[in-house]
Amino acid sequence: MAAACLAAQRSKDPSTQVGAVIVNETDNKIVGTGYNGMPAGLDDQFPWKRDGEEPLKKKYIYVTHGELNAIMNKSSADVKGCTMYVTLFPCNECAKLIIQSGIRKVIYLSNKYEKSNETQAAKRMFDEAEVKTEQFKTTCSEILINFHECLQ
Ligand SMILES: Nc1ccn([C@H]2C[C@H](O)[C@@H](COP(=O)(O)O)O2)c(=O)n1
Ligand SMILES: [Zn+2]
Repeated sequence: MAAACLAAQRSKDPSTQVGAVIVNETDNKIVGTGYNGMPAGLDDQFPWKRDGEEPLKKKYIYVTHGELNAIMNKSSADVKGCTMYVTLFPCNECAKLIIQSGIRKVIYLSNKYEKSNETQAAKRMFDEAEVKTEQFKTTCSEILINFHECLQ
């Protein structure tokens, strides 16, 4: 989950940064990472605004979700049987992708949009497809990365 949080920090979304990391079934090796961003090469042309009347002037229609990017960036042939660590509970569209890609477990950090239709639909699809969902629990509240200690 720390790696998912680190990936999230690369997002340019000013309000919600979502990071996702996929690990394989056999040895928990990372086989994909992603974060929410505009489609490749379109970074500067599209709005990050979340509010307003006009959908075309808001981010939602354009942004690529962290989960989709993690699946698209996979380094293995497929992600069947894998687990996804993600900083926010997936939406309905990502749930479909997760199910279709064969990921079997989703470990999430936040579920701040729990009441939304998108999250409820996602949960329903995961349950029906027997994709396990579990909130990440830890007693460790932070991981400090000290670049100086890494310098050898
Ligand atoms: N499972 C999710 C849910 C949302 N996102 C992205 C889409 C937006 O960039 C952002 C949500 O923005 P907000 O409505 O909180 O301002 O998070 C995602 O990548 N994965
Ligand atoms: Zn999504």
